[in-house]
Amino acid sequence: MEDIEGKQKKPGSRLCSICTHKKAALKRPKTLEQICRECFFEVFEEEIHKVVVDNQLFKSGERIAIGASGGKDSTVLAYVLSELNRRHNYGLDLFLLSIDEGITGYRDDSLETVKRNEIEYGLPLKVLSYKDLYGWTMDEIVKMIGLKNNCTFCGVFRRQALDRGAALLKVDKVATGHNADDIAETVLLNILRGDIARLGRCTSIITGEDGPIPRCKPFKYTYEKEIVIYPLS
Ligand SMILES: Nc1ncnc2c1ncn2[C@@H]1O[C@H](COP(=O)(O)OP(=O)(O)OP(=O)(O)O)[C@@H](O)[C@H]1O
Repeated sequence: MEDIEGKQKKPGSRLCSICTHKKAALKRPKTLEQICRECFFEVFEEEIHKVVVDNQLFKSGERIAIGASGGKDSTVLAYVLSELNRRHNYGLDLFLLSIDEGITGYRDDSLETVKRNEIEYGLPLKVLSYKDLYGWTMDEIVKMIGLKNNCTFCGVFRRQALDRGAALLKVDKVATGHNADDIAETVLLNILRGDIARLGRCTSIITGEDGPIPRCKPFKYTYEKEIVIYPLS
């Protein structure tokens, strides 16, 4: 940390700029404010609550599947949404929905994380595999077609698998862990590709309202760095 004259200050020697009585423990990536752990938790969670409310992401009584990959974004999303659902009485039935692409050494590890989340957060889990849905694992597909374009196949299959899983769970919406950095990346990609149609759509917080199941991104305004810090704080 640096003071106004640029001199190095010991971390924690400043007071939190929000509560003004605890020592600051971190510099918030989104606002550069120096704040304590407790205030970071609170502003992180309550900003997501504001996004949910302002954008009317959910309605009371809805069944919501959280696309759970076992990665940091969807793991934090599952925790925060279940907390906010309780704290603010959203009245939602939350589920974890995981797609097992059949990628040895990658998805099998992260599925273990999702199974732990099922127990820790008390959210029912549904796992659907490419093998069951399509008769092929991603490893088998790569053996057939090679590595070229395999991400395109996988992306299309996963999108459809999430829709199939959502239909099986009879949910009203799927929430994914896409964050502000992911969205910025997609904007740049669509500019470079000159894909004007996607460029217009890719920043929407709710998509697919005309398709089988709408999707929403409660982390649309959440910085990736803060999602990383949150479980460590
Ligand atoms: N196999 C999967 N099963 C269920 N949902 C998934 C799966 N893969 C991705 N998703 C959903 O799509 C979002 C974006 O996925 P992406 O592959 O870009 O990973 P990411 O940005 O690293 O997110 P995460 O840290 O949650 O893996 C995830 O946060 C999750 O909600």
